[in-house]
Amino acid sequence: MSETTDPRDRLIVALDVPGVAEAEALIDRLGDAATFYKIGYRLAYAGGLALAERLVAVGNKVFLDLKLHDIGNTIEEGVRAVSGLGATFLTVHAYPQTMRAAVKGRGHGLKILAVTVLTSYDDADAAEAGYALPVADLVAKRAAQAAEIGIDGLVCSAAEAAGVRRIVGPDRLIVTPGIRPAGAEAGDQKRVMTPGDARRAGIDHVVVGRPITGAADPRAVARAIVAEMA
Ligand SMILES: O=C(O)c1cc(=O)[nH]c(=O)n1[C@@H]1O[C@H](COP(=O)(O)O)[C@@H](O)[C@H]1O
Repeated sequence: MSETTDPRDRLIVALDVPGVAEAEALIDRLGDAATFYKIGYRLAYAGGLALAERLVAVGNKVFLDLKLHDIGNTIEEGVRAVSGLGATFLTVHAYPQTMRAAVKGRGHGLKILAVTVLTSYDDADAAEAGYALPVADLVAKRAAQAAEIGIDGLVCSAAEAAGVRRIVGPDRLIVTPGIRPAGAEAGDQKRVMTPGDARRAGIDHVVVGRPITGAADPRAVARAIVAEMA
């Protein structure tokens, strides 16, 4: 596991809000409780890429969660274009062609994270999508392929983190959504874990959206999550 220097960096706040004004209001309310923000395609399509550049300019870290998946040439050139924005992380889906192309296009310190199996999937969902393997086995297979290809980190649920760590070794990042403080609503997430259990399982970063975006006091929730992972 690679250690981040600031414990707040372990928490990545998902800015899953409709637009830049709402994102900026949330960032203001979080204050110094958060340092690392995830911009998904909902916000990216609504001015979020310019927001990403502004956040980076004032010293924050940004995870661009664009979940790219396409033919190799389109991925390589797309990742090359994203590399100029100053983000720390970019997601692609963990398909071998896609991952190889993303590694070719990566530049300017951008790290590529491969999304193994979405945390809203359980074994029945994977079967419905045509996969013969249970989720844990599919995550393990994709983690091994990602490491072989030279991907910087994996997105998986914290439930698979210890197994993924054994496969990918200490130097690749493990980033886990599907995080719920004790008592929080799971919503559509099916593979969930608390921040403390995730940390003990060896993750580098957790991604948290609704437990923070929907909180009466987002700053207090963010601080509690960071403290739980200390
Ligand atoms: O790539 C991601 O960030 C991601 C992968 C995954 O497997 N599951 C997952 O929930 N995410 C993202 O992580 C965030 C989780 O949000 P909450 O469920 O509201 O905490 C959302 O922005 C999702 O798009």
